[in-house]
Amino acid sequence: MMNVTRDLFKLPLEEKQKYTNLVGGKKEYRLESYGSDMDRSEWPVLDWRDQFYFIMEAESQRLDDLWPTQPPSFRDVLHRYAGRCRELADGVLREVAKVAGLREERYLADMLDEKAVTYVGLNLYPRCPRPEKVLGVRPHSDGTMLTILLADAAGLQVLRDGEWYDVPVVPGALVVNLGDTVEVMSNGLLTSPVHKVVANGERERVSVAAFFTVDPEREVEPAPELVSDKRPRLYKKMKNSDYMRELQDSLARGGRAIDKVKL
Ligand SMILES: O=C(O)CCC(=O)C(=O)O
Ligand SMILES: [Fe+2]
Repeated sequence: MMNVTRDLFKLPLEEKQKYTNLVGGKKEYRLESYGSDMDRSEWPVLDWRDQFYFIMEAESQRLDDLWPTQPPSFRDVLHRYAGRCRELADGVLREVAKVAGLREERYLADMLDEKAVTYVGLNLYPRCPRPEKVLGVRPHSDGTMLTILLADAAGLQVLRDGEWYDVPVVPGALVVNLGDTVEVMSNGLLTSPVHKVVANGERERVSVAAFFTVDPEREVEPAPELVSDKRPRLYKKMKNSDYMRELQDSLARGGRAIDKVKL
């Protein structure tokens, strides 16, 4: 997966721009596509990365035109990677449900039904001549059930008790982040980590992020059995598609979408 992603970014710009996020060459961006950060941001500095971003699963929801056709093995490799990630997501969500004390082990895993959408982000963080001036990705948490990350270099950092910690890179290992949807459904028993990617002055970095999100029409709220007098409800209900919109706004402003649903 890492090799085809690196090869994809090495393609000539004309090839990559077939999937551009500029609509009609203008600054009206679409989310699913190839390009760099949108400069509608109120955030003063854009993210230092190039990204392909499109639907990976369910197969029936894929926009075929946005799946790169080069390098030749790309589609087949990504299709197989998607299947393996799904198995992992299912297993992790079953364990997470147990940790949260949910009676039904499949409560969270079952949220990834046929209407759930998995996006993939293929990221290139170029070597940066002034790494202290920019970030690869600004601080945020993911609006997902979980995110599965594969990266070939250090750079990811996670915030804990006000301090940033490096996430180590273990060759061939994946990093799994819980997202905001699990935080809400677990009524805050599990939290969605704030993370960022720092720019690197020495080398480029490539990463692949699989974002498992629930059906856009699904109303996300704490599991009723995790709400009690002792543990009052901490989040209000919000339709997932509305949450996704909040997320884009928060990224542009620099705040956190989850604060919008906190009671
Ligand atoms: O590239 C990475 O390691 C993480 C990227 C990320 O956090 C994101 O795209 O949401
Ligand atoms: Fe993220």
